[in-house]
Amino acid sequence: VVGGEVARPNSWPWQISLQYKSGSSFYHTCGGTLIRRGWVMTAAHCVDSQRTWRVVLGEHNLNSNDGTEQILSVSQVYINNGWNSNNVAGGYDIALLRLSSEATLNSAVQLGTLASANYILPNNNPCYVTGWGRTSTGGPLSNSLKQAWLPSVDHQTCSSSGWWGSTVKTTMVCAGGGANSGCNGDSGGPLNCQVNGQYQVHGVTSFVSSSGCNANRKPTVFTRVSAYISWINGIIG
Ligand SMILES: CC(C)C[C@H](NC(=O)[C@H](CCCC[NH3+])NC(=O)C(F)(F)F)C(=O)Nc1ccc(C(C)C)cc1
Repeated sequence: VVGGEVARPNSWPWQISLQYKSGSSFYHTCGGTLIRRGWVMTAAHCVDSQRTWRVVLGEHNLNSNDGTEQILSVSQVYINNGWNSNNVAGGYDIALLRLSSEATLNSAVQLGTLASANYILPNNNPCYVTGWGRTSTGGPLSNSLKQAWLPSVDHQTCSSSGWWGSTVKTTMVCAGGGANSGCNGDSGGPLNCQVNGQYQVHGVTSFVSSSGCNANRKPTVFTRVSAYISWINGIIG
């Protein structure tokens, strides 16, 4: 997350850290959203390589024991069939992770509320991007979970010339486009938008401009969750 601030610990209790094993250690690579006690939603591009994954729930500072962490392994990865790792602009950047055991829900670990099927955010809806991703283009990951104010940008604006043009599809959500943005390492995490007074998950962080995370008029692009509700329900039952 570029810009914004460190979140109050566990104020986004559905945010998870997706980590891969290398040697005898695990490393943060992406964010995700706890959507059922045994299921996490993330980006397909986070899990389209063969690795040993684990999910950390109730996380705040990646490098210290917050006392609220629950560490669960991943038993199955379901990548949307439309995903093409050579074409992030094609969309379908969404995956589900079956956890090996069920999370315990408490004040630090809660389920995210998904957007309603086919719901389209109006322009400039209040939203926050959250994650442990780079805090500047090419910079380091954040040790602590960050949040940044990132109002939605409607498709008409986001797909116009000077913005993303035809790179952005209607199965995506744009947000930001100014000083604040998501960045590498925030992939897979939630775009948290306030609808009817409730924070709901409307996006899965997918991509930013290769010329810089917070490039002007290149909003952070998210997979539009409301376009995949039936796919999600078909898998998690
Ligand atoms: C160094 C980083 C910033 C490069 C940047 N990376 C990204 O945007 C990666 C997703 C890459 C998927 C491809 N395997 N996502 C992120 O960093 C995220 F913002 F989600 F955290 C990128 O490739 N962006 C990109 C590349 C190509 C396009 C074309 C489709 C125009 C659009 C964006």
